[in-house]
Amino acid sequence: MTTAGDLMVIRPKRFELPVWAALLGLVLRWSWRAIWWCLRHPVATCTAAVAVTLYVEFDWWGLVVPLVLVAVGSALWRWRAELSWWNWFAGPLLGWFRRTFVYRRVWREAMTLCGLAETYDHRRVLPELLRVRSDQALDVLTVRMVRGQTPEQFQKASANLAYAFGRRHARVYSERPDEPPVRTGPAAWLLWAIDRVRFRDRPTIVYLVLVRTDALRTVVPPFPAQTVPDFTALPMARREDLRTWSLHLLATHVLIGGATRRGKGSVLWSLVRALSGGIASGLVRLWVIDPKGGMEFALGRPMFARFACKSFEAMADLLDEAVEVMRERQTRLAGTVRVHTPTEADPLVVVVIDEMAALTAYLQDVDLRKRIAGSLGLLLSQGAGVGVLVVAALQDPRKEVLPFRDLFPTRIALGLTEASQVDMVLGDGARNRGALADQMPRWAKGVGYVILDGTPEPVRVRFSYVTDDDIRAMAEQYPAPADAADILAQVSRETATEPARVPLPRRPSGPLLPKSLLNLIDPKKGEEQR
Ligand SMILES: Nc1ncnc2c1ncn2[C@@H]1O[C@H](COP(=O)(O)OP(=O)(O)OP(=O)(O)O)[C@@H](O)[C@H]1O
Repeated sequence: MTTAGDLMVIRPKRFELPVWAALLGLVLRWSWRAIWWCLRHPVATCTAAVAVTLYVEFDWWGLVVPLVLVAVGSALWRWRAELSWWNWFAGPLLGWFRRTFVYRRVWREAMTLCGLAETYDHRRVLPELLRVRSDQALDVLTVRMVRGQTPEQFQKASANLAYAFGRRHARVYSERPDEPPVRTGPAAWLLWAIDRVRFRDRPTIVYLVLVRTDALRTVVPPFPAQTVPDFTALPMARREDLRTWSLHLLATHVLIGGATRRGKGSVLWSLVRALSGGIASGLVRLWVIDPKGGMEFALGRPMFARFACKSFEAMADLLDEAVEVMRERQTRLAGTVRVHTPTEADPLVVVVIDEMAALTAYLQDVDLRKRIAGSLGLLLSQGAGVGVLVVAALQDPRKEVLPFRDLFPTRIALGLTEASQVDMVLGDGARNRGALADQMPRWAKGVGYVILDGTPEPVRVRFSYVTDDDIRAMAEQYPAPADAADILAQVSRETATEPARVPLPRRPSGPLLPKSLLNLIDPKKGEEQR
């Protein structure tokens, strides 16, 4: 039975806050927020304070005159030193503007729809947008990941992120995409110390790079030929951030994968141009194999020490000779150096092969194919250290077509036809890290992905376009020396026998037994002594 006590509801006495105290609390809270905002945005706060003071003191003129002065100063600065103008003035300003009015506006929506928002304790937790830095072409967003997330999750969603922010290309870097600058001068030690903090390892941060203006849409003109090529930095292509991508060609072989008509020729010719000064001086010898009957390379014939384009027999001979050069160098350099340094007497030999599959897969003559495969295998596995390098282009990167794919340390992927081919050319996981070489638009001839030294994330570049007229002019200006083909004669002259074993100095070794015991064992000795 229900009693009166059961129906009684007991409520604790509520504390009634006076209205004035609630208002005071709100005012304090908002004031603290405003102060905190000002502390976090000192530049904006100071600018606003100065603007208000000038307006109060001089009316509208107080605002117009400084604005005009800043605009004129900025134009002059840009005219005299555009790079520093972007670094110190326009970049941060544009970055702040885009952070406030572009990215923050859609941040929650973009993160949620790209699958990067997490739920914890019944609350949505989003990656935090810390900073945006812009330059002529890119926006670099510094993002703090949600606890438990990894850069791979962002890399997988990079295409979604690009389209979420209204762009076509985005790339995600787990470390700062730019490199620490080289500091010189009296204040170098201080700047170096600052750089150490700026470039410290921050595992909770990812860098999302969005391509605002695609610098690769326009054709890249050929780079000026260097009189003495720097083999550690041969200028070949333009990067998305408008910097030059240079190839490191010491002790490495280069593989270029790209579907037909995607511009493999422009990669090879960009390389020839970068080496042209060395070709003329005899520092580099180009040995070129063009299985397409000379369609691609015949124009530049005067620059090549060796050229084979018609007979597969001649191509196999050329590769055999390259192996001979390699063997001779191995014997001569063994025990003296680890990596060969090119000199005019002992030049860098670069074997350039256009359409490699014609030699390794499509060749009908099985014996010849095996011979070529044997020489190529030797060159690729042993030639890099002694300065006999292979630079090869091919359309189909499958293992059946190119069994030595993994022996190329440097890889370049131009437009490809299938997603799986991207990892075949650039290595496992490259497509997931943003190398969408299978999604190249039709205009993107000579555009490709490369892996930079030291960073796992691929970089998108456009190779310079060397026209037929440029090639003719180059061949006239930088022909190979008359005796360039003579390297084998040099080899047979110098071929050394196996290096002799240098006798190591021996320590005089004394008997392990005491003399008295030795005498006992050797009775003759004992008798002599007696
Ligand atoms: N870097 C570049 N910039 C602009 N256009 C280019 C570039 N490279 C190539 N092209 C254009 O693309 C066309 C095809 O280039 P190319 O012949 O080099 O391709 P490929 O991949 O070598 O073709 P194939 O597979 O037939 O050998 C060229 O005629 C040229 O017009």
